[in-house]
Amino acid sequence: MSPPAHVACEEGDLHEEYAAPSSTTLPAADQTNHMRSDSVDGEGASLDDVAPERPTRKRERMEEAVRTLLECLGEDPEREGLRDTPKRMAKALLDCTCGYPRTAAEVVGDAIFNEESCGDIVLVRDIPVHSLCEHHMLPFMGKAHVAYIPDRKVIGLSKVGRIVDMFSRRLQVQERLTQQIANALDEQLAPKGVAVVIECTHMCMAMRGVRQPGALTTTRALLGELRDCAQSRDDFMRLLGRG
Ligand SMILES: Nc1nc2c(ncn2[C@@H]2O[C@H](COP(=O)(O)OP(=O)(O)OP(=O)(O)O)[C@@H](O)[C@H]2O)c(=O)[nH]1
Repeated sequence: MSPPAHVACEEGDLHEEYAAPSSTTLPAADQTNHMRSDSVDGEGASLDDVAPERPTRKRERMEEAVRTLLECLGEDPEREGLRDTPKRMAKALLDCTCGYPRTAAEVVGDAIFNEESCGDIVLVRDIPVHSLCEHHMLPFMGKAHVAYIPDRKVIGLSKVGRIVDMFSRRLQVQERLTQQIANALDEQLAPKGVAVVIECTHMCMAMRGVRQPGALTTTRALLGELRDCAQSRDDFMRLLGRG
């Protein structure tokens, strides 16, 4: 396997381990932030395929931080079961946050299609969501339901799931995640309306703190006709089975 191409980035780049698999150069704004990770493009490449062997300074710092955490927990980071844990955890964290360097435009690509007869509401429901809450860096997970009213253009259905995935793979709060997905769809497609509903359970509420494992949080973001027109909103909620 040939080594992945690296794209110029700042020294402080959290995702420098996971460079683009081709020599594609990111937009300048993205270069200053994070590296592109192939793990979100869903084309079958795993992180093992794209992660270079040579550990970088940033990766070493992450691993050192995990070693410190283990020591503070009273563990021995050198015992057999934990020896590779700092490496695994750094890799897992980078994987779970690999949505930073992508943009919605990049994710959608050319998959916007002119379509005169496209009905009223398009709903992609039960899209899996796995994210990390930015307060505790613990997972929250559940489902996203994304709907829009087309205006002579439709989007490739998988791209809806990819937009959800891209924003989920960042440190998030559920409300912002919901709004970001709605805004991205609105910007990419310019539909008549957008509605996003996300239902998640938060491990920070289930495993620790208040310890209420059954609690489910629902958030909603509405734009355009799906916000302003009661009939469209009711239609959407009925389609979702909540009307
Ligand atoms: N609004 C919102 N809150 C979240 C989300 N994820 C986690 N939180 C909350 O963030 C809050 C952080 O509150 P703090 O009091 O600063 O932290 P804490 O002491 O760990 O709070 P407890 O969880 O109540 O023990 C908690 O109430 C979490 O439930 C989210 O996606 N949206």
